[in-house]
Amino acid sequence: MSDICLEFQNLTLGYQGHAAVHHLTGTVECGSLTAIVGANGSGKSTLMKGIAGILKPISGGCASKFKRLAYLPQQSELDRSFPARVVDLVALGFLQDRGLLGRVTEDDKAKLAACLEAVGLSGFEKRSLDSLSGGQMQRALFARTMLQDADLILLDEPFTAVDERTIRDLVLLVRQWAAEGRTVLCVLHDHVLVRAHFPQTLLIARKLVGWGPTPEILTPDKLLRARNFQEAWDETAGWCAESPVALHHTHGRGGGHDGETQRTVARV
Ligand SMILES: Nc1ncnc2c1ncn2[C@@H]1O[C@H](COP(=O)(O)OP(=O)(O)OP(=O)(O)O)[C@@H](O)[C@H]1O
Repeated sequence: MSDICLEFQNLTLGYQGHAAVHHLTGTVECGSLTAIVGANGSGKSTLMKGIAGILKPISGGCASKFKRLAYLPQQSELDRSFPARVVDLVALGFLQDRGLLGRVTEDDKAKLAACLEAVGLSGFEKRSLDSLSGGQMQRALFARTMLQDADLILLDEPFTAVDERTIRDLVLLVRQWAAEGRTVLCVLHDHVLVRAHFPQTLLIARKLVGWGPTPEILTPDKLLRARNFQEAWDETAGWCAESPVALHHTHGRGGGHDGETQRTVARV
């Protein structure tokens, strides 16, 4: 697994015994930039939670090789009524290094200020979270992600309800992260954005429909297959047996991650 950051091994994920992602097998290369695409309810967020270790597999597994993980969930899963300031939210990026009671050093403060500046939020440090617009909140979350200095970054619909200029700024950051050798997986609905900026695409409709270079995946026939599969899906179906045909996919591009230790995502 030299250049492989993530390996799905017949991975099935779900809730209360009902599978939401079925028998996913394949690998993600270190330093690759992958869009996760599919209709509503197709299992994209479930897959992200499985990779992040929030959701344990029903069967199969997800092996991984990374030092630090950053996971940005959907905005709808965040509670903005909590009385916190922008600086408090972004400083959570230090949690992995400092712990809950760790002291923030002068160097940390400079890093935090640099991240806020990079997302265009200098001067917003003391603003309360509930006073931010959707786009400003997303910029603050990107600043936190940047501060985490992760080599595996999971973004779940990061551009929802964000204006075009903010999308442009944040996409540049995402591309910069990949150019730095970080592995990025990003859930997206906007196919134009995917085609323009994401070299790899994983198309899902509860099970894998296609995975590989974006121009080969976002084709009319595959998108139709994804839609048909989704529409035919039985929401109440339980766990299903493994398909007799074993799939294996390898995707992405290599990047330098020498000396990393291998571990399972569930332990992150
Ligand atoms: N906590 C949960 N408990 C039970 N079922 C869930 C839970 N979260 C998601 N599901 C179900 O799992 C399936 C996949 O949901 P998931 O959120 O992964 O889809 P998605 O592709 O991210 O959708 P969207 O594009 O709408 O965000 C859906 O049928 C959903 O209802």
